[in-house]
Amino acid sequence: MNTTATAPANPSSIVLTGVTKHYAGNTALSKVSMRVEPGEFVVLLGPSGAGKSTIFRCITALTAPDHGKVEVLGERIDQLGKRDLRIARRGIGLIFQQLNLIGRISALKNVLAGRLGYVPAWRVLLHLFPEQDRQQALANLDRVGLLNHAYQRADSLSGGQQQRVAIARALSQQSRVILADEPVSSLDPESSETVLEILRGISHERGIGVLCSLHQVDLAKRFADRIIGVRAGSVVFDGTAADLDDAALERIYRSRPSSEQHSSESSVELETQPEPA
Ligand SMILES: Nc1ncnc2c1ncn2[C@@H]1O[C@H](COP(=O)(O)OP(=O)(O)OP(=O)(O)O)[C@@H](O)[C@H]1O
Repeated sequence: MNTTATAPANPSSIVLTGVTKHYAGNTALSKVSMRVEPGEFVVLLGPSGAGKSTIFRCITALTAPDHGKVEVLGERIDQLGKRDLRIARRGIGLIFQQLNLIGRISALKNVLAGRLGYVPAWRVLLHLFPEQDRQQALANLDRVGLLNHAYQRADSLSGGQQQRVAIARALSQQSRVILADEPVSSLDPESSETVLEILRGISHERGIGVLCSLHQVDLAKRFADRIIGVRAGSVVFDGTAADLDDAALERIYRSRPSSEQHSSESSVELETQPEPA
């Protein structure tokens, strides 16, 4: 009998099972279970302090859970050694709320930085990337609508354009999973829509599992394939936009023991005005 453990052929992008995390007596996550499948664009909703960033930190193994399992592409990322962790992280593209490009170099070079970890360090230092990587980087900039800006300094691009460069970089990194932590929090409505449209588009086209935290309920409803709502470290909703009714929004943004709730509270207001961050 073959007892060797092999990863499934088409594993889920992300699976958290019973993940609990405490910080000095404060419970950041309590028995969180959730999954993201390849090609699925999942939005994480929740008020400030709900645990969204802690979930991202567990998925990238920057934070170790106290209990539970974290699997990325079928691998227990919470149990990997240093070298295997470095390799696993190559497959995870990160798009953060703080723009995280190198401002003084071009958009193209920022996208090529996605090849770090695939090409030798001396090539990176000398900016000598293989021609194939350059062509791929240009194609990825084209995919996010920025081919005309390839040689422009990153810090001279608009906020929305910079987030699109970060997406192109994740594509050059050959990410099979993308974590986007409030990627549109500093953008105007039009740029926000463009960025989310691109994120959802590449997820569907390339079979990338995307987990994206947002504070805007209306954008979550418009773009997400599925929405996961967290409140005080627990998953309190997991369903489609159609399932995210006033009662679900109440659970995410106004959760309190039922004895404390007042039936007169306006639930319509919740849909457009979630608790401020
Ligand atoms: N390093 C830490 N030390 C102590 N407490 C922490 C730490 N990181 C997070 N927490 C606590 O864990 C809880 C969850 O925080 P987290 O940053 O994950 O929330 P969030 O949903 O991402 O919030 P926001 O939307 O404001 O970014 C909060 O109560 C926070 O104060």
